[in-house]
Amino acid sequence: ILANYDRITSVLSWHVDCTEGLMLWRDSSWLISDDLYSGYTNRSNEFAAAYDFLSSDQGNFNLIISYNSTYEFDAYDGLPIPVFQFFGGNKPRLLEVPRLTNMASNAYLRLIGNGLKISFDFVKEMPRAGRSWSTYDLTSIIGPLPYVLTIQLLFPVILTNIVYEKQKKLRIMMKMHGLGDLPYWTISYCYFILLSMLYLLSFMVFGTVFGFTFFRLNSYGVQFVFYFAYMSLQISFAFLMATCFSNVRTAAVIGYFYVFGSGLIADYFFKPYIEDIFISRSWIILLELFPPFSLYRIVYEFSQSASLVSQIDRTGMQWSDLNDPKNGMTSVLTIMVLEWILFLLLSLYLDHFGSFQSGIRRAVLLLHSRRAGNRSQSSQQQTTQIQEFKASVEMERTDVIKEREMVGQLLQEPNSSYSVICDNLKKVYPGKDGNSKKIAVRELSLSMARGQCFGVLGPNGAGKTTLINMLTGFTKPTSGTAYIEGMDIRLDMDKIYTGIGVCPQHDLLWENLTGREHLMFYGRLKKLKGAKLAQAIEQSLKSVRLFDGGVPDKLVQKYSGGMKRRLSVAISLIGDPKVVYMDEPSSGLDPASRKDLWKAVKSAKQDRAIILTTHSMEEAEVLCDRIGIIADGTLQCIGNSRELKTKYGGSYVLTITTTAGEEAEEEVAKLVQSISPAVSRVYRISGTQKFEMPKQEVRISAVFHVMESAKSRTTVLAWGLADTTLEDVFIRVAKESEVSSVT
Ligand SMILES: Nc1ncnc2c1ncn2[C@@H]1O[C@H](COP(=O)(O)OP(=O)(O)OP(=O)(O)O)[C@@H](O)[C@H]1O
Repeated sequence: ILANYDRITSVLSWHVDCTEGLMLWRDSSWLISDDLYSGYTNRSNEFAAAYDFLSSDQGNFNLIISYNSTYEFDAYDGLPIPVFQFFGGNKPRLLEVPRLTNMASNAYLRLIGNGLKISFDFVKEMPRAGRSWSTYDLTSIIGPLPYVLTIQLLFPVILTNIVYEKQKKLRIMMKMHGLGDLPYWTISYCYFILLSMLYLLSFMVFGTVFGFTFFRLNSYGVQFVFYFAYMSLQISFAFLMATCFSNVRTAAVIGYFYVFGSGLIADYFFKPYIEDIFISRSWIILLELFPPFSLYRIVYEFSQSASLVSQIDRTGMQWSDLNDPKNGMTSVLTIMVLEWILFLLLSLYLDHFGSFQSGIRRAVLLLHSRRAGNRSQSSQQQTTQIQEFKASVEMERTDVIKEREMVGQLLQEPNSSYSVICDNLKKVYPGKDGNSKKIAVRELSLSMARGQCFGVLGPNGAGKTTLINMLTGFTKPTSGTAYIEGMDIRLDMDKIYTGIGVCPQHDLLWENLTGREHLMFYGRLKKLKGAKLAQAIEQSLKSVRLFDGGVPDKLVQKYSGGMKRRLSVAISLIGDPKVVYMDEPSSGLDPASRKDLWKAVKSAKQDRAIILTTHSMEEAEVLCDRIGIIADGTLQCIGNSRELKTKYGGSYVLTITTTAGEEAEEEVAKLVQSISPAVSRVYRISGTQKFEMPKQEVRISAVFHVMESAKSRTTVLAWGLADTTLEDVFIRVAKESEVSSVT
């Protein structure tokens, strides 16, 4: 049996014919007392008697007392508080007497019962005399669990950090500004390993200063290597786990549950396995594949080594001890290193092809080869599709059909002055909670040229944000695709991200960074450095009116909603991106800030394409060179604002105010009908009437002539003639699309 113990080299055997025995190590020699307490039957007394005996003696001594009722093994260091306390393991098979069903589990004590006789086998080397309080081995009293829990506490911190960036879409925001997967994970890894090392060093320094033998007696080099390996494994495991969560709270709960749960399981389940000399080592190695068990094993071995220093004359865990196969340290280290690499690779793989932007790539990788080889065939198919589409949507307006043809032509003969080409983009959201599926964007074909600002208008729920989300990789198209600067959004999103800027509908900012830090971070991602970076930051801050009053250096959590919005716009423009998406950039801005923002956007569009969604017709008129109105996911009309007004606002609006009264109002209505027979009255409210007159029937000069002469004859108090506004066009197009979708 002794041969199976890890650390026993030689033993001193002592046999007593009693139920208790006492053995002292004093003045470099053994003092053995056989049958000292054979007369005792009350077991509480035996402890007191032993202490009385020792107290009456002079000088330093160590006492080992054992008794066969509970098979505890306690070591006292001249004081009434146990320095070590070990409880027997349960190995009935090997015991000769059934009553003695336990055996002391510590390596340097063996108890074998034989009736009332007990055999004690002790190691030759016994505790050194007289140690001070400062070197008390706390680990032997409290066990490895607190250390294991403390080290593991960083796990939920790492996990929630990663999930936070995912949940808040900061990750994709960074990606959109050109931060690739590998640099992202490398930076995150370096940050967390640095954090872990600082944490660990503080832990070790604290333990050393307070005299814990656990830290002091084992080689610092060995401890550092093992902890470093575990911390690395912990980070890669957290990366892997992060791929399963998209909510910080869930991740935090599971993370803490994992730390405490796994620690307790290790203490109650795994520890007996390590201590049981009859369990196959392969089982233990298998269990150590679970990272918390690896950590538990390390801490356990360190604590055992430290305890042995106190008990026998030797050093704690040293480099040379790693060669000893019995302590299992080499196998734990190997497991940790292999798992670290495996988890890192797995998390990179899952992040790339799993939950994040995934589906696009998976589906597309399959399509890629087919598509790449058949580009010309695809163009032919495109032409056929256009024709089929034309036939099926005869109701589609001519400007939209023309745009579709334009897209077909651009796909066949690429033209570098077009930055964005949407080719039959479609998005269907699956039905949830009993709701039917939602077609948010229907086969949209659009082209957007460089140097222009393209406005996407539409009522709420029209599909504008979905369109932008598809173009920026936030969501994958159900079918169709888009080409940004000639690159396919299904295949080359990573490359596309290096040349675009995005101002999302909801601000994606770190609350605990300043505005300047945000711009610095995104500017660096866009490869700006030194003076150029500082200049770009200053310019962007000035352009969105965030430069003065120390605003750039305030934390974003102290910014107002409008300030956050302006910072988002500044971020989207930094680093000279070739395509910029702005989803309702001016929402929540006061008029002065909005004007400044418009100025910034106007000057920014010189050498790039800006795609902007807005609900403000004024903004669209001021900023957009071309406007597309989307309703119910379909492009309803497209052109510049003048073209749209001419085409879709085919009437003048005449407003006339008379004295209130049926007679006067009717007289005026007849007068207007004489100018335009097809006139329609929009409303009549206490003397004020509004009429819409088809443009083709009306000459403006005739209206002036008739109204001025009427003013001198009749009761007309005031009148006004207005051309259609973009808002009128918008309302009309939206209404028509509602009617057609109902019918
Ligand atoms: N994740 C989703 N799951 C299911 N339906 C969605 C989802 N996102 C959007 N939709 C639906 O798709 C349609 C288009 O939504 P989208 O947000 O693109 O409209 P929008 O034009 O940007 O609206 P708004 O002007 O209000 O921002 C809406 O009917 C919306 O309810």
